[in-house]
Amino acid sequence: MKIVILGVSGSGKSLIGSQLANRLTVPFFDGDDFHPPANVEKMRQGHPLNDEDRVDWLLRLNRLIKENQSLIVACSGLTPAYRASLKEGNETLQLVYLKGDFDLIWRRHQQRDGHYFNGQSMLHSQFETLIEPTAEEALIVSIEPEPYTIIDNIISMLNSSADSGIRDTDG
Ligand SMILES: Nc1ncnc2c1ncn2[C@@H]1O[C@H](COP(=O)(O)OP(=O)(O)OP(=O)(O)O)[C@@H](O)[C@H]1O
Ligand SMILES: O=C(O)[C@H](O)[C@@H](O)[C@H](O)[C@H](O)CO
Repeated sequence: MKIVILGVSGSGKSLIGSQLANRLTVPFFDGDDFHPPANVEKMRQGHPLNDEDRVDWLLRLNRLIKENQSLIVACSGLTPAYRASLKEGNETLQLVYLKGDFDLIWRRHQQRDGHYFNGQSMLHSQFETLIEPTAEEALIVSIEPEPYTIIDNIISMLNSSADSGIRDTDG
């Protein structure tokens, strides 16, 4: 089982992705850890990434997905082209999109400490770049509930989608 958790910065990819990985007992990788240092520095200074900045990063994540038999990866995957880069050669990849509005996500950003993602204008840029996946492309999950409920919702959606091969270790 290979899953990418998609969504803008602050939508909960790291939190939900890591907890889902625990429930399903598969390795979790946070896409944030695969950025080249220049990207991290750019975001730290409050500048959004552009297409060029994201190319090598997406390639690294594509390779990571190829190299692992089972995994969950957190990656913003904001556009169809970015998602195609992740999927290239990874036909069985399941995408899960964490859907929420600007106000909710900005509130969560403000409650989060010590992250390099810097400022409201960067979050605006994420929403400007975002072209949401369709229901054919990804499982679409609301981020309004508490994390445990979101994870339950994802697991039941995965169970209903054909031959996902998932095994929940928590009941
Ligand atoms: N369902 C939720 N309910 C309440 N708080 C949440 C929920 N999901 C995430 N959070 C909190 O919102 C903040 C953002 O979540 P998280 O860091 O997982 O987002 P992210 O998409 O990984 O962000 P980034 O892409 O910037 O790394 C964190 O403080 C997290 O604990
Ligand atoms: O495509 C992007 O712009 C990036 O993925 C950002 O979203 C950051 O990596 C991260 O999520 C910030 O914390």
